[in-house]
Amino acid sequence: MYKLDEKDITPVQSRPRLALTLGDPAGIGPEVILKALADPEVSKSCDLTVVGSRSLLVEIYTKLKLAKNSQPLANPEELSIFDVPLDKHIQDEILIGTGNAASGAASFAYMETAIAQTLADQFDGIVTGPIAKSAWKAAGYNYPGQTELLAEKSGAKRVGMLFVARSPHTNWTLCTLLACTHVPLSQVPKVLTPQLMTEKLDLLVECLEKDFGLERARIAIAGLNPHSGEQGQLGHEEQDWLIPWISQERKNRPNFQLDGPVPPDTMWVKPGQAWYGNIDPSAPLRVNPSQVADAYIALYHDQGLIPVKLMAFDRAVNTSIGLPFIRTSPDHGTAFDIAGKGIADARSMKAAILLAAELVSQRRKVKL
Ligand SMILES: NC(=O)C1=CN([C@@H]2O[C@H](COP(=O)(O)OP(=O)(O)OC[C@H]3O[C@@H](n4cnc5c(N)ncnc54)[C@H](O)[C@@H]3O)[C@@H](O)[C@H]2O)C=CC1
Ligand SMILES: NCC(=O)COP(=O)(O)O
Repeated sequence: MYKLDEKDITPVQSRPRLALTLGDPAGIGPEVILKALADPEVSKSCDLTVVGSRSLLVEIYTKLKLAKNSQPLANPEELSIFDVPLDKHIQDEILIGTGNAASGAASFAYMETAIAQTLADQFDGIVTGPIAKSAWKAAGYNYPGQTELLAEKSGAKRVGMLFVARSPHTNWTLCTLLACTHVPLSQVPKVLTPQLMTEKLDLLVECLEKDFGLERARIAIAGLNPHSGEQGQLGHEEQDWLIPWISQERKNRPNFQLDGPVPPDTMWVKPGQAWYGNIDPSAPLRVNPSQVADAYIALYHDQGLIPVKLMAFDRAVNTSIGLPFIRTSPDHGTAFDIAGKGIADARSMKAAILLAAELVSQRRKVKL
């Protein structure tokens, strides 16, 4: 059994207080939570309260314990749980592996409870288990994602989706902001405007300063079209507004080096090298820190998340910026295809909890 050294334990009064929502109970959220909470590194970093239905969590725990090659799981009896009981007819309709109106109603109730408790200062931040947007819709809640619900309930006018991942190979941190998020591809060129970009850049700059202590930073901004439009031959958005917008922002923000529009197909080559470190043992490549940016802005969901998930699916953290409190989430979804099998990887959930605890501590320092 792992024994904590006294010096490892953060003094109780200064520990970040985090709410941890179960997510969709039909997905892998409860499993990755039970696995992450079995890790002493997690339990010593913060005070965690699971927000969800106790009886469901106990039921899932009991099933997972019986799974072949079961990994260590936290015992719900030993966890702090803010119980959100469900009506019997809803609980009876929850089927592991199938998102539906009942599982959507449950995950929505967990989020509403965690947000209300956080706004009432019971928690410093929320780590959310994955939900299925389609299950929320089936339950009658038409939100593109949890981010929008968090923004609405907390009164945040602006919100951004930032993915943060620390390389296990080099310790380099990849920060990727999505300029637009759950937007159908055909709508992306219409949604992207200089106003939206300025809003997202403002959020990113505030976050780099406040949460990452970077008063000067280098930010790379992707183009939209192949080769960033090839001077208008392969698309016009860069010439029409993106290049003029970047030039103006360079003048507005002298402390920030803004690169771009970077052709999207090569934007992720240097970050990939910085992530993996020496990729060619015969000619050891050291990525010069001056060649990588502190943050990358992808113009739309998959432009940013394909490279992030290729490099860091097991550890990237979805971080909402612009809220009055910290919110993180693993980068993956509900994974209904593997729910209940005991094989879900909990590392992204663990990273989400550790990052939330780190960001709460960082914000406390900034406030002093
Ligand atoms: N933060 C959130 O709440 C997120 C929610 N979603 C939602 O999740 C649902 C399913 O989305 P998909 O696109 O299928 O993405 P997904 O991330 O749930 O699954 C994609 C693939 O990765 C695997 N996978 C995912 N997480 C894993 C883990 N921890 N360990 C091992 N394998 C894992 C799955 O088995 C599947 O093969 C959708 O309804 C979507 O809206 C998706 C991403 C984030
Ligand atoms: N692809 C990211 C994602 O779906 C997360 O959305 P949200 O629920 O955090 O808004």
